[in-house]
Amino acid sequence: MDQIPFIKMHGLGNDFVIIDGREQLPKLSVAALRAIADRHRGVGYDQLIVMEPATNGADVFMRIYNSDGSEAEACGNATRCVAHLLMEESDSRSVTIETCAGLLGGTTEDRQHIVIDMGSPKMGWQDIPLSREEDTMHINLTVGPLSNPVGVNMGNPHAVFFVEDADTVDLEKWGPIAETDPLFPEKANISVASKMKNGDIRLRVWERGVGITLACGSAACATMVAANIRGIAGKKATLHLNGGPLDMRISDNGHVFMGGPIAISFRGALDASLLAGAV
Ligand SMILES: N[C@H](CCC[C@H](N)C(=O)O)C(=O)O
Repeated sequence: MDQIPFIKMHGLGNDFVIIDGREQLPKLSVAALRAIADRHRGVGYDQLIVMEPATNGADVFMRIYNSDGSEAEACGNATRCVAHLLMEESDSRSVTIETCAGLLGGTTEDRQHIVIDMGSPKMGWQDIPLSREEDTMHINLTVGPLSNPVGVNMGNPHAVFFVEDADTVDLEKWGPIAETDPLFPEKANISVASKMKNGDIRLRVWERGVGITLACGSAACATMVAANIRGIAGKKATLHLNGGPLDMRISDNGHVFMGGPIAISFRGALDASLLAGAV
């Protein structure tokens, strides 16, 4: 196969190259993943998603790669985009998507605003995971001006730092240092969040394996959980990311729901040179 079709989508600017591998799985080396991710000589993406045949009754298995070529267990915004594609395909308003983190349910009223049940968070120190025992509600970690994060696993690892004003944090500097702190043996997605005057939450994210993104769905879920634990929010809140707002809710059974818009940017095909990792 010398060319592979893809769909370029985004959720609040968190952007994805989505490949339908249900008929034929693409062979993607780390070099190819990085070549495709290159925003000047490739296509450019935060995550590359491969739709694979589901193994346990779900509509699809969703494999997630970060732009550095690492594999991620969860990707909320991409799950909303894949849910949209499946709903369009089957003319339905609900889908089930399997990821390494388990089964996720997607629903919609209009197929443009997609809500995903991201499941329930794991909060044990070994679930995050951390390299030493810690109270994950108040982790003993300081990175520059950031300290005392909440650790949450939404299928993938997150550290949420609450600060006075998230927009004043030098995330380019402190994000990669926190992401790769030895406390996080699988690294971590780093969120800085602050309460807004209207009670909403401002959220900026340094994503594991990517860097600063315009939005991050699983980080929004982790931040919703952390804000509720810290008494900064109730069970519902609007989280304002650089790319726009996500509607968040924690259900009575502890599942985290995330809702927001999706968009198709364009359709294309990956050339053999990119697949060979040539950039
Ligand atoms: N953008 C994604 C998060 C990807 C997480 C990835 N950076 C990881 O390694 O966990 C989201 O919307 O949830």
